[in-house]
Amino acid sequence: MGEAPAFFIDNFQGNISNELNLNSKGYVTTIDVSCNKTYVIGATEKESTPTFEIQILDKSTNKWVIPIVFGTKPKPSKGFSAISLDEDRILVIKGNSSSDDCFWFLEVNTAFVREQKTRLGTEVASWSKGVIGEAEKPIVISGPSGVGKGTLISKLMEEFPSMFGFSVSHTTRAPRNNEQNGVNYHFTERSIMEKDINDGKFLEFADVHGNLYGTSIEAVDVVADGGKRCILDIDVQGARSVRASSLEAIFIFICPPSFEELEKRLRIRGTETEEQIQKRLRNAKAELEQGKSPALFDHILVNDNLDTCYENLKKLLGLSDGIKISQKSELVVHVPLEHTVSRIDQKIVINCGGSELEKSAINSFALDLSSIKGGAPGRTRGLNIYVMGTKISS
Ligand SMILES: Nc1ncnc2c1ncn2[C@@H]1O[C@H](COP(=O)(O)OP(=O)(O)OP(=O)(O)O)[C@@H](O)[C@H]1O
Ligand SMILES: Nc1nc2c(ncn2[C@@H]2O[C@H](COP(=O)(O)O)[C@@H](O)[C@H]2O)c(=O)[nH]1
Repeated sequence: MGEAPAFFIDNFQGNISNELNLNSKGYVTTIDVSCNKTYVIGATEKESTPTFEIQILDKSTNKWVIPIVFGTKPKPSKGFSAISLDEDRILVIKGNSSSDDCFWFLEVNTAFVREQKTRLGTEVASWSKGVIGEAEKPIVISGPSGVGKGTLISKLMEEFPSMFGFSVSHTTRAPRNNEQNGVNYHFTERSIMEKDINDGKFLEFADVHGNLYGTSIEAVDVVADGGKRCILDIDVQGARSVRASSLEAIFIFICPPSFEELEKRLRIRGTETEEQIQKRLRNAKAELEQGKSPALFDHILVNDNLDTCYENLKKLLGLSDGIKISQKSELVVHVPLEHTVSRIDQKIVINCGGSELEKSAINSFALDLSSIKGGAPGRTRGLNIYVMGTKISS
């Protein structure tokens, strides 16, 4: 073997194994992903903060490589097991954790990772948190400035606060008097935002009326993590980028009853200078043309009378005849520190041992990966858990 890995492999207390392992007491495990690469995953302490570290042994050159690691890292627990799912990803299961935080994917050769490897010319890996069940399709609301998108979204969020969550965009424009950082927008510097875009953190971004606006992957994920349906208020360029992305969404275009009425609303709102209003109206002409594209938008709503438009919006979201019940499962499974893992096709069987039996009457369960979606740079969704042949969440 080449040079020893830099992290605390000496702390290792269990077996190093490339099998479904049971490294429940250890801090480190190794996984052979392809015939020439071994991934070493270690839970170490860096400046007294526990962290996961990754190293790769390239068996063809016998050299250790430290990859650039993207994504939010899991918070380590001492016991974890890891299993190679295919040449693209490793599943890491944290011990002493519940199912809302115990399944993590270390992506080593997915499309996103390959793209970053090409861009950076070095080894790359990326964490993606595994989430049980699927999020409902996000709703993209687009239309010219001043048409009433924000007004309609506020009404929806007010009437259905537990159902919808707003995707808080980043922007380089200055905040208006009534706007709060982190609530209306994440107000930021262009250079910072450009770096984050370059690092693959944005689902979409666009230059809109002279400022940079964008939806971070995190902004959409945190809404879905909270069990809510995400609403995006973005311009037509952004809608086109989302349409081309892997995010499946419903696209709604809001039209004004007339161009004169649009201008009137922008002036009454009084948040822009005359010059900015003129720029927004110029851009509105092109946006109104593009909004007619059936390939881009699934629905077009005319916002003439606000109440009528809002009722129509609710109708197309299936909300006009009462509240839809959230499909979020409340059931949480606990994976103890000591557990064993085995694999049958797309199912990972996790045996929790006797101690778990006493705690929750769940001795073993299967994690079904056959419907997983998404992945780095966002969450991996669509995981299902079955207990003793009974599906308990989806
Ligand atoms: N149907 C309507 N009739 C009259 N006024 C309306 C209607 N809908 C919204 N408004 C008003 O029009 C102005 C612009 O609305 P709003 O800020 O919601 O637009 P927006 O599409 O979100 O704009 P932007 O894209 O610039 O953020 C507001 O003052 C709002 O109160
Ligand atoms: N492509 C994106 N467009 C966005 C995003 N967030 C907002 N917007 C659009 O910008 C204009 C102007 O908004 P304002 O708040 O300055 O009036 C409007 O059309 C928004 O829909 C985004 O993340 N991406």
